[in-house]
Amino acid sequence: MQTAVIRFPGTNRENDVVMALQRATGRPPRIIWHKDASLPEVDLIVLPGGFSYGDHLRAGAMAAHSPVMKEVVRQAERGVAILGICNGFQILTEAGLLPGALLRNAGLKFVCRDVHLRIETSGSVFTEGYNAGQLIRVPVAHHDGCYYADDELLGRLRDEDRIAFRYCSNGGGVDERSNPNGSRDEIAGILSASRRILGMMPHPENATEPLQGSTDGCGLFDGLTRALH
Ligand SMILES: NC(=O)CC[C@H](N)C(=O)O
Repeated sequence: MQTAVIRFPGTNRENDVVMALQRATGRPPRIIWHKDASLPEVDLIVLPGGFSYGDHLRAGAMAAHSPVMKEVVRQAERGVAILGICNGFQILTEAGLLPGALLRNAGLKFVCRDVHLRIETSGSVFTEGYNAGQLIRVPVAHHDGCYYADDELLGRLRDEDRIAFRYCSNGGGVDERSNPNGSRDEIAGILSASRRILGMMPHPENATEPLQGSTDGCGLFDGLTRALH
C-alpha cells in the first residue's frame, strides 16, 4: 500500500503518522508539502494533526485553501481513501470534504489525555480492523474538538451509519469525563457519504507502540493496510 502524508506550516504530528504507517505497511509514506499542486499515485492520503497556520482565523480554515487541497479533493472524487486526524479533521470540514464543524471545547481548555472510544461501525476501510462495539483507548490533544452537527445532519449521520467512533467511559457508558470536549452525540469521528473519508479528533497514531501506553490504534492502520494493499 502506498501512502502520502501532507504537511502544512504548523503541522506537528506528521512523524507520528509516518511511524504508524511504516509499522503497518512496511513502506515509508511520501511526505507532501502543502504547496505541491500534484500528488503521487497513492492508496491513502493522511492529513495529520497540529496547528496549521497557528489555528489562525479558525483551526483548519487557512490550510483548507492550500494548493494541495484542490488535488486532495480530486483524489477524494476518484475514491482514494483520506484520513484526517485532529487538525486534519478540522481541515477536512473546512474544505467541505466532511460535514459539520469543530468548535472550541466545551470546557474552553486544551484537553490532552487518554479517552475511550466505542467503534460504532466496522463498515469502512478505516474501521474494518475492529469489531463494532469494541472499546479502544487513544489520546486526544486539542482545544477545538467539539464536533457540531445540526439535527438534520445528525439524523443523516446516524441513519447512514457514518458515525465511526463515540467517546465513552472505560465501561462503555457515558459519565462526566467520558466526552472530553462536549461533542454532539459523543461523536469522535465521522465518515463521508462515500465511506472513503474519515475525520477523527483522537490520535490513533499515538497508540501504536507499547511504550505509548496503548496499542489500540494499530487496528486502524492494520485494517487499512489489509483493505487497501
Ligand atoms: N493535536 C492537534 O492536531 C491540535 C488540533 C487543533 N489545532 C486544536 O488544538 O484544536
